[in-house]
Amino acid sequence: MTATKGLEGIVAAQSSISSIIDGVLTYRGINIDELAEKASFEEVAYLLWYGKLPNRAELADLQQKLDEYAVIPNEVIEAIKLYPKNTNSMAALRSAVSSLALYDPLSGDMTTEANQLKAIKLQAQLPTVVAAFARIREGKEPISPKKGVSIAHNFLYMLTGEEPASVAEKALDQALVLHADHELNASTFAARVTVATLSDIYSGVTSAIGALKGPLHGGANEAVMVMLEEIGSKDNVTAYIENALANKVKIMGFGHRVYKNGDPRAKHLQKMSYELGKLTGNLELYEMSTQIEELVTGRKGLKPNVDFYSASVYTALKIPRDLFTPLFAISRVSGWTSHILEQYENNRLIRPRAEYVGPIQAVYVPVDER
Ligand SMILES: CC(=O)SCCNC(=O)CCNC(=O)[C@H](O)C(C)(C)COP(=O)(O)OP(=O)(O)OC[C@H]1O[C@@H](n2cnc3c(N)ncnc32)[C@H](O)[C@@H]1OP(=O)(O)O
Ligand SMILES: O=C([O-])CC(=O)C(=O)O
Repeated sequence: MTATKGLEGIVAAQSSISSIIDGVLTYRGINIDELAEKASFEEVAYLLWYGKLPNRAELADLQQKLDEYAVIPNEVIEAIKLYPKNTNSMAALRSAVSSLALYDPLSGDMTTEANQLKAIKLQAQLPTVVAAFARIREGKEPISPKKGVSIAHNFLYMLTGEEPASVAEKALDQALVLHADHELNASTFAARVTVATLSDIYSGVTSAIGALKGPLHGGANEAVMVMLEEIGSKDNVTAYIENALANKVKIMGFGHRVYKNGDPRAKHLQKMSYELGKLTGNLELYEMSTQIEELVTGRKGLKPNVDFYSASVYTALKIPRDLFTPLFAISRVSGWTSHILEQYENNRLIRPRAEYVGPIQAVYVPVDER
């Protein structure tokens, strides 16, 4: 038995949710480029869960459920108030999502109907949790979700207490569409491994949040912003990047396990970054980003991934840096829950083998003789 480090190239599941074929990403067979331009995030979530685009009545029904479920239990709000004020935002999200299960009477119900409802519930509740956490740590009261508005609108509203400009809502909605699913990425795999033991959907999503948190995965969007802040201005880009490359420091937001010729989502985020920069009259971050791209691609042949331009997009939307990865989770929970439902439908325990490279025939030495 020989291990493949990082399971590169190993096909570990069959799935009909999203595909990456010859560098083209689809959700349920529909090209991401088309969805990014035309679909709302709610339509995309429906598409991922049910395998088809919703008609008007189905979309209205989903909206009604999202409205109903977006309110989180008061006990969870009170628990968030007890978190240390400087808690890592993804650690807070992981804990809060885990605790949502405690107050869901359906949490242990493993019927398909209950799991489908819990998927919608988690989708509805994550934005409320993230916005509540962000306000509570600033000593503010959380804002209750609105009814009849998009998830993008609701999140920005619950975060700031103000109605978002339609351009901000639209940009965030598109970013949510672009982050919704991505085949067997690390967090989705973690979710599938967890529920393949027939554990519950909350456990699967909690595992996924833990996996997304890391800077090699979802945590890279925040790390990109840290880098942009460290660089500070366009004048410093070349020296910073050349120094990082010379010292074999990874440039966050570049490279990908699957895409070697570029991530198809990055161009949409780049365009958004430019448009928002122009609108706000501040193109500095966008221009720094394109300069970094030119250098990293030129020197290393590495292309930006989904996390690279999302950093300048979210900053233009005035979202605090440490909410970038929770925002990724707000979108990706649609994909995680779709994969969890798919795993339950045709389950088998996921249990690979390890290539043993430790000592052989070692002997036990009693404690006093060591
Ligand atoms: C939503 C997402 O999860 S998208 C990914 C987000 N993560 C990041 O942006 C973090 C930065 N990128 C990386 O760390 C990697 O490219 C990953 C984790 C995304 C993919 O990792 P892997 O497929 O294991 O690629 P691996 O790390 O082996 O890289 C291959 C080579 O390219 C180099 N490389 C890969 N990414 C980068 C990078 N961002 N900066 C500099 N060099 C890089 C590696 O050092 C390695 O070089 P070597 O062969 O000389 O040792
Ligand atoms: O697929 C991956 O490995 C990471 C990624 O781009 C994502 O999860 O969106």
